[in-house]
Formats: sequence, structure tokens, C-alpha cells
Amino acid sequence: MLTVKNLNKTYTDGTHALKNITLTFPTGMVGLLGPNGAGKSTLMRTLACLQPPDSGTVLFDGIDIVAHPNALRSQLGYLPQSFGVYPHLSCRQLLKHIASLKKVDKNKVDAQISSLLSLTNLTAVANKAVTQFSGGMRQRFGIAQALLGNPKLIILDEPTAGLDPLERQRLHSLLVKISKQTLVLLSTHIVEDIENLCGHAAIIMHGEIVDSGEIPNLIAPLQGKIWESSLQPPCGMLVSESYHFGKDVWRVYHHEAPCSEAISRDATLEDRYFYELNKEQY
Ligand SMILES: Nc1ncnc2c1ncn2[C@@H]1O[C@H](COP(=O)(O)OP(=O)(O)OP(=O)(O)O)[C@@H](O)[C@H]1O
Repeated sequence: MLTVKNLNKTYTDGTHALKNITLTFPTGMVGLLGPNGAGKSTLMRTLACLQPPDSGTVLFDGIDIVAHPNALRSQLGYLPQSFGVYPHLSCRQLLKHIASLKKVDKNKVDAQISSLLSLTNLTAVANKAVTQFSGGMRQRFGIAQALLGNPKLIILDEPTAGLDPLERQRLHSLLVKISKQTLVLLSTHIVEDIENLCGHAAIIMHGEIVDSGEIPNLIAPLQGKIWESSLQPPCGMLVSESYHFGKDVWRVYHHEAPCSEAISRDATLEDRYFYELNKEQY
């Protein structure tokens, strides 16, 4: 379990990126949702012990990771939003190097690397330099390195960015399997992925937690109040305007049908997320 209490971070230019963040995440797959600049990466970097908060506490399985970052590092797998520069090493060599930094048992490292290469579909290119990888291959390499050493806490910032649909599906299956015994914290802009994969989620906006908890509980306040129409409804709060087969799909939040042709729909996590975003302008 991960428990965050009153976490604050202000950058040197005065940006207050995390404002008194308090949350609890259970073991399993949990999602972090928020618009650009909301503070997701700042929170994830802080939880990955890559930058200290100004104040607040973070406990992972009872370990105070702000006070004792090294105690977490051996149990942590982290996929950042983007990697910096890669040394000119093959995929396998680079994984070996990272495994030694993570202090993975030398007797088990080769078997583990082979298994991760297979899981991330990189076996055929294991001897190719990572610098020559395509964007999707680099992303899969990033996932493989995050899983080295069987970490207990896995933090993934936009893990499916650049993956084709098949690889995205493979990654989802892998994460679901891993999260049976591990806490996997997933940040993505694909709200549907969080709704499909996670039991628990938090919504962050302007550095503050808007709500967090089990996903059915996050959606519950909207149930019975979401209406869909192909014409712009004359009343109600617009949740989203999207398209299906090129035709308009308007979703609004209203206590009753906003027009005669509106159809009642089950609320989704995306409705809750857009509701929070649009509420500010309503
Ligand atoms: N090193 C930094 N110095 C100053 N401000 C920063 C720094 N890093 C992030 N910020 C600011 O902190 C806020 C939160 O940024 P952060 O990258 O955590 O958001 P995010 O939710 O991950 O956004 P995105 O979805 O666009 O990646 C933003 O206003 C951003 O400009």
C-alpha cells in the first residue's frame, strides 16, 4: 500500500506543482488522471524518489521513502515519460547494465533478461543498439528495464505512448498479470485504459487531488444523469462532444432528459474526468 500525506512541491520559478496531496493506493493497478501540467509527472518523480518534496510524507509498505529513498530504490521500477540519451549499447547489454545498477542477483539476471525480452517482444532485436530502435521499440525497452528485479512498486508515465494497438494490448495483459502482487501506478491520457485496467484511480488538477478511490465510486455521482444525443442538447452541462462514424455525439450531465431524442447512458470514468474539467468553465 502507498500512503501519501500532505505532499507539497514548489519549483524554483514559483510553480506550486503539488498542493497538499493526500492519497492512498492499494496493491494492484491504480491510475492517475489529469490534464497537461496538472502535476502527474511531478508526483510520479517524487514517488520514484527522483526529486524530494518540500514537505509531506510517503509510506510504501511501511517504509518512509522521503526519509529513506535508498530503501525503495531496490524495489522500484520506473518508466519516465521520456528517456534521456542512451549509451551506444545493445538492448541486452543495456538491460544487463541496468540490472547491475539495480543489484539484480547475478545468477538470475540472464534468465530474467531473456524472459523480459520475450514479454516485451524484443528477443529478435536484443543485439541491436537501442539508439537504432523505433519509438515503439524504445518504449518496450523502457518497460523491460522498469520490470527488471521484480519490483514491488512500478511507476509508469504514459507507458503506451507510441505503441501500436497490438503491442498496447500485450502490455495491458502483462500489467494486469504483474499487478496481482504489485502496485502498478499508471499515468496516461487514455482514460479508457485506466477504466479498463485499474480498480482504483485519482484525478489531479492544478496540483490538487480532485477525487480518488475505487473507480465505481468515482463514477457513482454521475449515474442516471448522463445523456447522449446526436444534436446539441439545449440544456444541461456539456460533458463531451465527440464523433462516431463522423457523426456528432454530445454527452451532457443533467438531472432529466435535456431533449426528447436524448438517450440515458451509463456514466463512465471519462464522463467524470470531463465533468471535472468542464465544471471549471460552467
Ligand atoms: N523543473 C521544473 N521547473 C519549473 N516548473 C516545472 C518543472 N517541471 C514541471 N514544472 C511545472 O509544474 C507543473 C506540473 O508539471 P508536470 O510535468 O508535473 O505535469 P503533468 O501533469 O505531468 O503534465 P503532462 O501531462 O503535460 O506531462 C506545470 O506547471 C509545469 O510547468
